[in-house]
Amino acid sequence: MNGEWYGEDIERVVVSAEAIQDKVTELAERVSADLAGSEEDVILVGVFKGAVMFMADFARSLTVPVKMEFMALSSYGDATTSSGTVRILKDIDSDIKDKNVVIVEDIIDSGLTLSWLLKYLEGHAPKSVTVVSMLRKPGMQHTDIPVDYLGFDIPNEFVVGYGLDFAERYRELPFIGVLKPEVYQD
Ligand SMILES: O=P(O)(O)OC[C@H]1O[C@H](OP(=O)(O)OP(=O)(O)O)[C@H](O)[C@@H]1O
Ligand code: HPA
Ligand SMILES: [Mg+2]
Repeated sequence: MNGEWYGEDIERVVVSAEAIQDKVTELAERVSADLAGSEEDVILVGVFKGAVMFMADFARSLTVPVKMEFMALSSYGDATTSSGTVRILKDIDSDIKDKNVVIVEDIIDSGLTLSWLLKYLEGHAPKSVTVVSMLRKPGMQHTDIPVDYLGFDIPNEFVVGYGLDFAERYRELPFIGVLKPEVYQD
């Protein structure tokens, strides 16, 4: 397993690097098929920082032309539970009016970030908005959130890796794993 340098901090691997890459290919094939022949521009909106790895891998696996936008949103900070407030650290740069928008997320946990983002982007009058997320946890508080393309449903535990952080660490791990509680509990 790549990532032994964090062996002390990781309790177990939840999704292996290989399973992630297989899922990226599968999701990209499905999205490409659904978007093929689209007359309007397709805009991927990557939700950073967490979606950095997924966005890069997913975009390279697509077989349809896209444009890319990046938003940076933050609600967790250095904590393992949501602050309940979504902050925009970086907004999209171009007009998405009448465009087909595909939100690329790493995880839907409480659902707050995605429900906020859907409302925010809808305010820019896109032609369509679909959502692709690598992970989803159970018990989403915002249950009416549509997830068009989902990688994995995972247990309700704090995970890191493949873009996901705890206090900005562990994003570079190629797999998704559960952090030992003693790492984040004092
Ligand atoms: O469904 P929710 O409970 O809203 O959680 C999901 C969001 O939380 C994380 O972002 P975070 O605020 O940690 O910012 P980051 O991506 O910069 O790590 C994650 O990357 C998602 O964007
Ligand atoms: O389980 C998680 N890990 C890291 N970041 C997160 N943001 C929401 N849920 C998580
Ligand atoms: Mg985070």
